[in-house]
Amino acid sequence: MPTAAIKICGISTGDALEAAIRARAAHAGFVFFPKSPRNVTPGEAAALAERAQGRIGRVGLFVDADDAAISEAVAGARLDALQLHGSESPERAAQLRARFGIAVWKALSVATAEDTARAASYAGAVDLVLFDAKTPKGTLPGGMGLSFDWNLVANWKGPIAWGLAGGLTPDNVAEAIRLTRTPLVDTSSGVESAPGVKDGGRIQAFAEAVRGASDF
Ligand SMILES: O=C(O)c1ccccc1N[C@@H]1O[C@H](COP(=O)(O)O)[C@@H](O)[C@H]1O
Repeated sequence: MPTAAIKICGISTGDALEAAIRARAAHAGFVFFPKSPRNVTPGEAAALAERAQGRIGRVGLFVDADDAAISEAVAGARLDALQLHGSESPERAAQLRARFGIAVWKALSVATAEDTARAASYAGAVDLVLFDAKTPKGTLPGGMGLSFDWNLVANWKGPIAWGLAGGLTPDNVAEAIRLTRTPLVDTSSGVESAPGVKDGGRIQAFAEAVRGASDF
């Protein structure tokens, strides 16, 4: 089984970025959502992006953001991909992909089989769907350390590339990979010591657990 690609989301410091690179993560996520404890300004993201150049992919996370905010972040942080984590429709996702000419990932919150079935409506509009947990009303739409029933996406064979997010930690990611056979895992709060504070040791442990999950 090929090793799942790793995305470490919510990178807001140089130390966290270096830890993700050392751990051989494929993608670093920058959160552009002011309500998040992981929010970065376009200026902060630009400095991190400069350091990331050629070493790790740069994914910008947005929640129902407007074109102006996305445009500023794409240009400043030279993003390789947009991760849409709000209620963006397939039409909106396709419009952003056409406008910015970079990969678009759509996060879909999952609690039932109907939720995973929604992924098909994004075929042709996005490059990847990211299955994540539903979060309670009035809280952040992600980054809460909540997971969902992984059986709902086990061996998912849809028309789009996919990944798994939601409550993944160094302790449970190997089990998640074995059960679902996901090609990509995304974590944020699971590799933190406090909300918004990335822990280099936990990032390394997460990556080792991901690689270990392929050796069976
Ligand atoms: O990380 C955030 O603060 C965040 C805010 C708003 C939407 C999504 C957010 N994070 C993403 O949520 C999933 C799951 O996170 P966790 O591992 O359960 O903490 C992941 O894709 C994060 O990138």
